[in-house]
Amino acid sequence: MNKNSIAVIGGGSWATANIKMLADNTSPKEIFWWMRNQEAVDHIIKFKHNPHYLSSVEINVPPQHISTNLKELISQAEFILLNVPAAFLKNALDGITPQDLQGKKIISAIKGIVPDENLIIGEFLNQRYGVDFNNLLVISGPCHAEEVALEKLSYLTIASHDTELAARFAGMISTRYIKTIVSDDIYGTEYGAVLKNIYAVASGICHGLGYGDNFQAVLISNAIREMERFVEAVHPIDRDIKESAYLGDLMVTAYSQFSRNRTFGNMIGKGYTVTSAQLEMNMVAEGYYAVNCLYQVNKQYKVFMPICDAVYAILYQKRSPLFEMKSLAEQLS
Ligand SMILES: NC(=O)C1=CN([C@@H]2O[C@H](COP(=O)(O)OP(=O)(O)OC[C@H]3O[C@@H](n4cnc5c(N)ncnc54)[C@H](O)[C@@H]3O)[C@@H](O)[C@H]2O)C=CC1
Ligand SMILES: O=C(CO)COP(=O)(O)O
Repeated sequence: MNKNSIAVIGGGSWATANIKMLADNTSPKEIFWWMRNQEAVDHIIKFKHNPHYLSSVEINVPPQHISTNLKELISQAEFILLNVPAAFLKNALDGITPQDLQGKKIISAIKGIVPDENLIIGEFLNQRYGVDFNNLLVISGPCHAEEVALEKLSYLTIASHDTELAARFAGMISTRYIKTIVSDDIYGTEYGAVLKNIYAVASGICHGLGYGDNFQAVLISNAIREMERFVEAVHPIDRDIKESAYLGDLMVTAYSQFSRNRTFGNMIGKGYTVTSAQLEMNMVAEGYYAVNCLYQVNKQYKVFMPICDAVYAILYQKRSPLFEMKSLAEQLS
């Protein structure tokens, strides 16, 4: 295993964007890429483009480093960058043992909660695989994969209890178009990313129902306060919720045309069922799974979360979006 070797796990838009950043960054490193689909692997090796996601991006990874054999790739890398949607993480790691991950530095680029376990990724890796928190990193911040493909200036936050390690990884991924910020707030960064997806679903639902920009601004202003109440209850440390990993990511996801969560919510607001909205997208809206987990987690903390409650009622209790958003609007300030 070489120092500065990294295996990216996942074949979607964000994994493809992360591969691009790592390859465009000029520090010496070895990049490996795992995805589950052999046809996609063959296509990338032959044509240097992902056939399904961000297909304009040129892939500069040696062909022998791209594979569907997860165990083997993991054994060759110092850093493991997890990048599959949270709902598929357990499945993707099937067959991987705590020993396979021992001593590895694991970065989560996932903005979701593991269903059934109701754990953020760091907690899941710690409890299931015994990964030490000092070997865990989180990569987050307002950054759509589609804009990385276009090399639009973006800022990423790298969080770890070991901030020197976070700075080292930041040095492996920063480029002309990617600036990095180091943080020690794993819990706040992870939960903030989970929550902003739920709020972007809410934003989409309201847009689909015909609410305008004036209302959206009030919704997002309430959402950031709701986020702050929750992360304070779960992990009370000194943090500024206006930083880009929290407020910035909430804003880009709630307003951007590229957001999967907003797009999904918009369809729900327009009257699609959950299944038809999911079928319409080739991509995953994490907020759908997250709101169910968050609802369960919040039974313990009992934080006042009217926006999450409204999204939960619409998606999981089949309540009318029109009625729920009207009733939510009465509670906003
Ligand atoms: N797309 C973006 O701009 C960003 C995404 N993220 C996060 O990255 C993570 C990955 O999301 P994206 O790359 O956006 O995914 P995506 O929506 O682009 O692609 C879906 C991914 O899910 C996989 N998948 C679909 N069905 C599956 C199944 N049954 N079993 C296993 N895998 C399956 C696909 O192979 C593909 O890799 C998510 O947690 C997301 O929140 C974070 C920052 C930006
Ligand atoms: O996290 C993201 C941008 O920072 C991506 O959000 P979506 O999954 O809603 O597209």
